[in-house]
Amino acid sequence: MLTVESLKKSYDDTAGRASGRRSDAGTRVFAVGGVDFEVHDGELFTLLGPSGCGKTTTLRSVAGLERPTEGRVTLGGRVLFDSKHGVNMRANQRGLGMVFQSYAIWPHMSVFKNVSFPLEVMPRAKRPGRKEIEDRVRQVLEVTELGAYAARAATKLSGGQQQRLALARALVTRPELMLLDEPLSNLDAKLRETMRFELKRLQRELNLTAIYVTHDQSEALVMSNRIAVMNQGRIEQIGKPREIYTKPATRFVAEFIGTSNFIEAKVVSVSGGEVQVDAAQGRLVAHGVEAAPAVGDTVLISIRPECVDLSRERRGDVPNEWSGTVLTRAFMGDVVDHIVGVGDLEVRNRSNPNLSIPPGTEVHFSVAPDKVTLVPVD
Ligand SMILES: Nc1ncnc2c1ncn2[C@@H]1O[C@H](COP(=O)(O)OP(=O)(O)OP(=O)(O)O)[C@@H](O)[C@H]1O
Repeated sequence: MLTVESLKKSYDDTAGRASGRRSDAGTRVFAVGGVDFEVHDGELFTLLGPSGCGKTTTLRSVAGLERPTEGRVTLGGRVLFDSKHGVNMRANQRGLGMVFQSYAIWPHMSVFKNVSFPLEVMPRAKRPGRKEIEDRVRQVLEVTELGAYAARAATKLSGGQQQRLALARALVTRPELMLLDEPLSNLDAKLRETMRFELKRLQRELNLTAIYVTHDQSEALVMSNRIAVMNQGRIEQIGKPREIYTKPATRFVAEFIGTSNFIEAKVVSVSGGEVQVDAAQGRLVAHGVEAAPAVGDTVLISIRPECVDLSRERRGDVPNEWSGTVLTRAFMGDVVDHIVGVGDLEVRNRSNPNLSIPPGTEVHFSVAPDKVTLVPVD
């Protein structure tokens, strides 16, 4: 539905805001260095990455609030921007709904008026009649569960309700695409978690197509149909949350999403999807490897802590079984982490709190071969 091709945005660095990503000219930096992605109908697509990686610039370029240096953006067959042909459609003609970090509801208006206003100020030719405006506002207030507050002053809503109001105001114009830039970041931690599910429910119920920007990996994993992980103005990987988590394509992705154990190793055999590697601490076998390396290659092994199966006894009949000593143990309520020393390597395990092994104990752990991920060395 939305396609973004070779999108680039560079800035003059005279203000000294950006760092590191110099273009050939030397004085300009790329906030976005060439990104490509598609957002499908009814999908919540997330741009995820650390501060300064170019998420907001990408979103603002789609919105028409920023003029990209290069690239092409189309929505449902309409060209919104095309640097080659000099097309740059005005933001208010793109048919988009936007909700930003500071959700800036209009404080001097009632809840109802906040939502009806965008319709009332539409050009006469497009503006719905009074009755239709009323119906549409009521409908959106119902969906966002604000129906009971229609007459209330907008400022007399809680943070979560104000956030829903900002969403209702964007929804009422029935945008083809919603752009959401960290819309939950002003809420406290507990409310943010509740709102994740509410937003997701709304998106699904209304079959909304949305681009969601966040630096919060758990928010992205919970809410998204697909995630694009961005780093330094580029997309490192696009995939479903589970794929991104279980099959990170780069070290950056593996480090940014959750925690991982990284072990450097050399490939000793490759047979179909089965790869055997030797690390300084021992041999590992990986199954289901898609991009098979060559024998002799150096690779980085990534193993998630919850895939490290820790035990006091040596089992002997399981693959990838190593031995070590518990160095530290950290209780976190719902899980316990153990750090196990194997030579000078520290391996993190995450277990059910029923398993709690004191530091100093000799232990054994194994990793199922399909949980051993090969990451190309950067
Ligand atoms: N107007 C500008 N002039 C110069 N540099 C800019 C400008 N706007 C953004 N940048 C730089 O471009 C890079 C990308 O910024 P952007 O706001 O897109 O990042 P972000 O991933 O959304 O970060 P955050 O999560 O902190 O909002 C940053 O290095 C930023 O400093």
